[in-house]
Amino acid sequence: MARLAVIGVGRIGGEVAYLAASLGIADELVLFDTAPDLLKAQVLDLKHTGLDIAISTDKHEIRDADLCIFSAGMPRDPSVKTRADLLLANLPATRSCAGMLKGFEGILVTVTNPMDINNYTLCRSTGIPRERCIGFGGQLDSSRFDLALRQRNIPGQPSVMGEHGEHQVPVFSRLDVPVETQTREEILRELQGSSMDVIKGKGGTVFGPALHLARLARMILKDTGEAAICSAVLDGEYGLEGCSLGVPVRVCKEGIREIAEWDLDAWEFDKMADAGQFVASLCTQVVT
Ligand SMILES: NC(=O)C1=CN([C@@H]2O[C@H](COP(=O)(O)OP(=O)(O)OC[C@H]3O[C@@H](n4cnc5c(N)ncnc54)[C@H](O)[C@@H]3O)[C@@H](O)[C@H]2O)C=CC1
Ligand SMILES: O=C([O-])CC(=O)C(=O)O
Repeated sequence: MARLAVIGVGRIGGEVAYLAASLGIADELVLFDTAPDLLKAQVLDLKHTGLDIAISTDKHEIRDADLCIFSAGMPRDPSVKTRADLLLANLPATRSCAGMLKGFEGILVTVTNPMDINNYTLCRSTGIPRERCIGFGGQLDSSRFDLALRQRNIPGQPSVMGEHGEHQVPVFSRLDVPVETQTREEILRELQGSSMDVIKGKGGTVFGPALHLARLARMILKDTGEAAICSAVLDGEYGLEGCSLGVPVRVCKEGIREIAEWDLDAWEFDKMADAGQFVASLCTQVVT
């Protein structure tokens, strides 16, 4: 039996609960949201699917979940330039999540932006070991990178490391062909703006994040040991610490099994160092 808890069942949290139930990834759901009418509606809508899934709304049961997805808090609208700008607005939700997870022995997946900083904050403030604190965003960024590469007929395996935000690091050196700096910078700029194009058109990103999150939930709950880019609290990997950043990991039911240290080229290495500095400086502001 796999129990999935979701804190914040709005656009992303609601969709991932639905996908996890409909794709047979979870057998039980524990759903929580501070908006009672929305919570009630999400539960009812899920029940109307006729899927055979137990649903609890008792927040005390979150602690007993195998996997908890934290997707509570404010999303961006077009007036919010970067994900990092959501830090203070989402701090109350992050702190309340930390309170609910005292004694939690499962895997925590953080979605709420700024995701890397929130993942680091939750790891430090709950005492949950870093292997069990996974930040979600790298799979989504890598998929967006894939689209940008395919539009330019550039072959290879797409991976985006670094911050889930402005300081993201598309890894060009592992593609099948060399890519010159000017094209790299052009693609990077495109990636930095890609989610805002969706937000402007339909109010928020849903399909991409929810499906990749469901895949991540499957990796964890089904113990697949698959490789993915996820945000991990770093302890010297890539020469960085005091932050959480997107890095190549293997994911299993114990969380992050290993962090791979890829040989980055100079362009990527510098961008990764900038990402580490940026995220670490915000982490020190919120983790006391
Ligand atoms: N890491 C990633 O790749 C992605 C991250 N996000 C982020 O996920 C977060 C959620 O986005 P959406 O679902 O679109 O927003 P939303 O507004 O649809 O849902 C957020 C939900 O959180 C609830 N909430 C607020 N404070 C809460 C608290 N303290 N405890 C429990 N529930 C609380 C709200 O009532 C609301 O239902 C945002 O921060 C957004 O930026 C969104 C897409 C992708
Ligand atoms: O851009 C945003 O605010 C939402 C998000 O993190 C994404 O879709 O990657």
